[in-house]
Amino acid sequence: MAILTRTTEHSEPPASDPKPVILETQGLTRRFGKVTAVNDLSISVKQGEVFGLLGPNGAGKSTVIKMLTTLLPVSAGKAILAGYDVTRQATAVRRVLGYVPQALSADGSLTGYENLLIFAKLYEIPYRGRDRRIREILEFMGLYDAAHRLVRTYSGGMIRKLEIAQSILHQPKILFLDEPTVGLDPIARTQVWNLVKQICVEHDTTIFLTTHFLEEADSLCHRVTIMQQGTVVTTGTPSDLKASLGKPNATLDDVFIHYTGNQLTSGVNYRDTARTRRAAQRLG
Ligand SMILES: Nc1ncnc2c1ncn2[C@@H]1O[C@H](COP(=O)(O)OP(=O)(O)OP(=O)(O)O)[C@@H](O)[C@H]1O
Repeated sequence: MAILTRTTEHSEPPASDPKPVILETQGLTRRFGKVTAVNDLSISVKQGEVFGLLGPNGAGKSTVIKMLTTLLPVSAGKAILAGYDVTRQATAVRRVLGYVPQALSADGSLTGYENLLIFAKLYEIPYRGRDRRIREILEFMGLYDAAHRLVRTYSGGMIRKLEIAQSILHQPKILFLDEPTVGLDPIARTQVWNLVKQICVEHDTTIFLTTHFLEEADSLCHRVTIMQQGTVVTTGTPSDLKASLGKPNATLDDVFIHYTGNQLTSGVNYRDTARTRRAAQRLG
């Protein structure tokens, strides 16, 4: 049974949207010795919003996600997620979030079903409903027919879908995706983005993502924040940011270059390829 069935075009939420704030940070800071990876980050994200964190390599995006998912202690400031303090109520915070890290989080020596079963147990999904929930998710992700194949035989896109499936088994309020489409071919990338849209629209799940694909950030995100060397340089809806440049047909790439002086590659580069191959090796 499919739990999510529509592919929905994304539109910006109406100005009068009364949705509550689900994530708020104030002065969030993380230092590694003398390096300030994230400096005084204050952001607010609403329920059901797709929020994109953009920035060149080393800007601090992954460090932000690691702090918000309780994997890394904060050096200063605070973050409240679904009403829980990330530092003082870490266990409660972990229950309401899903996280797909950059690194591989599926086990290649197990089947898709077995990987999901492990996560179902981790999330304490009651034994009675477990099988049904796993089947629902497999169907939604388009992985039903591959459920009993070893994950090492999956394509990169299938693995990424499985990892997203793992992270939403427990129906989190907010889903963190750290470069979810890196290393995927254009078809797999589009499939992943469509799934992300569906998760957001059908379940009102907040999506907090990082990406280097600005075209996708433009079509997916209600709002984006651009960081540079740990500091926020601008925040807004993609359309407002593009309009603020005051030049016709401006793209989010233009916005990015304007604020950071950096050009991002929109194709699969050497770094992505190396990362994908490392992942493939580990799976094999
Ligand atoms: N564990 C660590 N120890 C020391 N320095 C770190 C650590 N993790 C991150 N940093 C530093 O913090 C800064 C931000 O890194 P981070 O990985 O958050 O950037 P990013 O924007 O996610 O980059 P990328 O796009 O390459 O993934 C970098 O200067 C990085 O070298």
